[in-house]
Amino acid sequence: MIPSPRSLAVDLLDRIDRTGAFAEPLLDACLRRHALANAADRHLLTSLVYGTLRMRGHLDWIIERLYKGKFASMQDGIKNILRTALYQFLFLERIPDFALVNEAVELTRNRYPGREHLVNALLRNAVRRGRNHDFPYPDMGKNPEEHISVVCSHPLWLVRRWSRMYGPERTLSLCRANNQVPPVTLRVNTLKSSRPLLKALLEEEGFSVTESHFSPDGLQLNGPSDDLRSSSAGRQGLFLLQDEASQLIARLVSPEPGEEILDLCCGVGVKTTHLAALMKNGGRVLAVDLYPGKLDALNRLAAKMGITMVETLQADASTKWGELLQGTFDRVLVDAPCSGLGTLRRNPEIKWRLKPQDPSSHGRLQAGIMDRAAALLRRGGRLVYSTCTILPEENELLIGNFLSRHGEFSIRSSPGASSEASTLIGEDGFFRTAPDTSGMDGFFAAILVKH
Ligand SMILES: C[S@@+](CC[C@H](N)C(=O)[O-])C[C@H]1O[C@@H](n2cnc3c(N)ncnc32)[C@H](O)[C@@H]1O
Repeated sequence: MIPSPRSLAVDLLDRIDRTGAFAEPLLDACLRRHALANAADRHLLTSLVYGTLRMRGHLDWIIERLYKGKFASMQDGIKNILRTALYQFLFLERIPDFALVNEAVELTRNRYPGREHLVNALLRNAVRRGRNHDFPYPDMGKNPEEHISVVCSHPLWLVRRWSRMYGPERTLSLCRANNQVPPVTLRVNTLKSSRPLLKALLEEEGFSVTESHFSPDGLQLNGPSDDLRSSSAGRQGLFLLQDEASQLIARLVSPEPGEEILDLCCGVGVKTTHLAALMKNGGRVLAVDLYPGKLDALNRLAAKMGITMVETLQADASTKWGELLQGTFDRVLVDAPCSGLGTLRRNPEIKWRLKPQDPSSHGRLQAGIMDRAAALLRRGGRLVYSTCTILPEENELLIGNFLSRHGEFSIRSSPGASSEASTLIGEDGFFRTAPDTSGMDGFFAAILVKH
């Protein structure tokens, strides 16, 4: 028997909590493994998993008020049953109240026999109070940070940090935007197709797409993304799914065909393959990452996209590797490991995992990688540092400290003639995007030149 979307959602949320895995690959694998009856069930599963993760802090705040015991000591699996049921009740239209209570009670009876009475009583109490329950939220005027944390479901420490940087109004709009479903954006593989050609091909296959505003390589999907990857264009490697802000980073590097490029922290090669396409597959990109499994995935992706000029190397980029390569690269991209706070729309689990001290510990690793990048770049070459996070210790402060260690570098504020991203570069010379200001993931980049 095929499990229901609700029980699959609880299984996935339990695994995400237990293993620290990301929701996206687990959900993808689950959708492939279980032939859910119809598209509506697949969408329900997706919105239950992401919606519950996004609104988890808000849901827990309500459950704590409905529960007489100590919520922190409740079994994690029961918490996830309650969270998904309450999420459906508060935010989804389609499921009748009695059905969601009954299914949560049945799930609990099977998994935690004896605890079903608690789940039944708590959810019935929630339904009785209605969607506009009478629990008073912290007041936005008197306690703006607590208000934003509860209503917009973000950890209080993070709201406090953003509020110190941006003030409460901007923090509210950023946290609201983080809870939106992000657009599905793809980057055309210009080695095999072009934006107009791919657009026409996808439309022939029944997809509706529009050209993205900032990225000249991007198309945004209007409507569901089911079957996009298995479409004929997807199978032929004519595109890659990539947020629009992420598509702008390789353009900031602005590589020329024939150059020697170093892609430090290449991961599975989302930006490496873009660099290669911008270079028309001519020259060399050396792609470095700590994890061999990611390099294997990169090699598979490059082959699918028709790229032959990428070499991969496994190394810890923060150590003194590559002595013979010092001063040789024309351009270096450091797409640094970071806290990922700019991607909360796509990875809402991050906000519940991250600890207040984590961003500074990333900062130490990022600084080590930048020092190595500085040594490997040739004089006159360009170093681009990028992250997908929105905290100064991983961004502006990190670059400030780098510049005070490396007097041979300066900030280049204009991205170069080929880039469409100039409107996103501030007076301080830094590139920034955010979900609330530009509708894209939150990225930061600094373009530096070595004298
Ligand atoms: C933001 S991700 C890069 C994403 C990638 N550039 C892309 O566009 O697909 C950061 C990468 O840094 C890698 N990494 C973390 N620590 C590293 C280290 N010490 N040396 C090299 N790579 C490292 C991680 O494995 C991860 O793939």
